[in-house]
Amino acid sequence: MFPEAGTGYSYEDCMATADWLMAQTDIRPTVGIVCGSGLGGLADTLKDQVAFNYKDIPNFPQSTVHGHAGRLVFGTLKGRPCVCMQGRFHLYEGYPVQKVALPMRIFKLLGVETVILTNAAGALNEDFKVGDIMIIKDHINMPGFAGNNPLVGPNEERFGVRFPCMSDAYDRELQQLAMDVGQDLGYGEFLREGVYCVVAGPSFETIAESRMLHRLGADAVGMSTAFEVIVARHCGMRVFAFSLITNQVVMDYDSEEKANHEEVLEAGKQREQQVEQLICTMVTRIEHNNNYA
Ligand SMILES: O=P(O)(O)O[C@H]1O[C@H](CO)[C@@H](O)[C@H]1O
Ligand SMILES: Nc1nc2[nH]cnc2c(=O)[nH]1
Repeated sequence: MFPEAGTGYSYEDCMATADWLMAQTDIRPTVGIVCGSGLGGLADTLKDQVAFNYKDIPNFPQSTVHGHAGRLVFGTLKGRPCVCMQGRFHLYEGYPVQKVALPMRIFKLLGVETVILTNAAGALNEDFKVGDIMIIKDHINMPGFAGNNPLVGPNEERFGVRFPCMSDAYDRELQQLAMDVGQDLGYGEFLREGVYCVVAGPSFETIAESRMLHRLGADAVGMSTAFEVIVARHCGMRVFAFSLITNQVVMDYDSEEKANHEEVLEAGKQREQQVEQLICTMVTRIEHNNNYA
């Protein structure tokens, strides 16, 4: 079998990590949440917390990016057991794409049925504004076209099939639920939907690259999420994801704007409360009748 036990990627390694975590907490999460850049505050709202630093978890990568605390937090949201990644991994940190998405397999082995992923992203769609929340309906995996797909390598059948379908990657019922919850909360004015494009980073896009991505059908661009989604769907979890629009991508040679990580984190802070409320309310309304596995 490949990858072999001891490499940190094998089924046995993932099982060892999940067993280690389950031995330290009685919380058995059915919802797994990934906090994007500047959006880690959500994890702090969990009740009855049991938290682990990534450095203490066997086989877990380490967070190296400002705005990603590097803690795995178990707890409850309105009584629902959840696990929350306060910080995720990115290709540009130097991790192989399999490692970037590895926590999704740990989620699966912990009993997670629904994954909610958040990220910070730049708007390519000119109708979007900073502070908009874009429900992701589909993605374009740019690094995937060059072989950076987290399922590359011999397939581990215990997780899923060799050729998983991705035309239904983003659960449509959960997208509708997010729209309904957003309307109920009075967020209609800044709730959008669109296509997320992942690039490898860490450099932000050139103007020519941004124009190209927009023409290809992307509404927002970032450096994460799609890899996690592919692995989560491969192992049969339902997926919901959204982008917080933290900046307008520069598409005009006359513009003086310059993308930077500080504005990304600041935009996260500005929308923190609404993001938390949206997720918290969704979690209370999610039905766990997962038919995909
Ligand atoms: O996707 P998340 O982790 O939210 O972070 C986004 O923000 C960072 C750039 O400011 C990049 O890591 C990009 O992917
Ligand atoms: N690639 C990319 N990632 C981002 N994350 C937040 N904003 C951006 C952006 O403009 N481009």
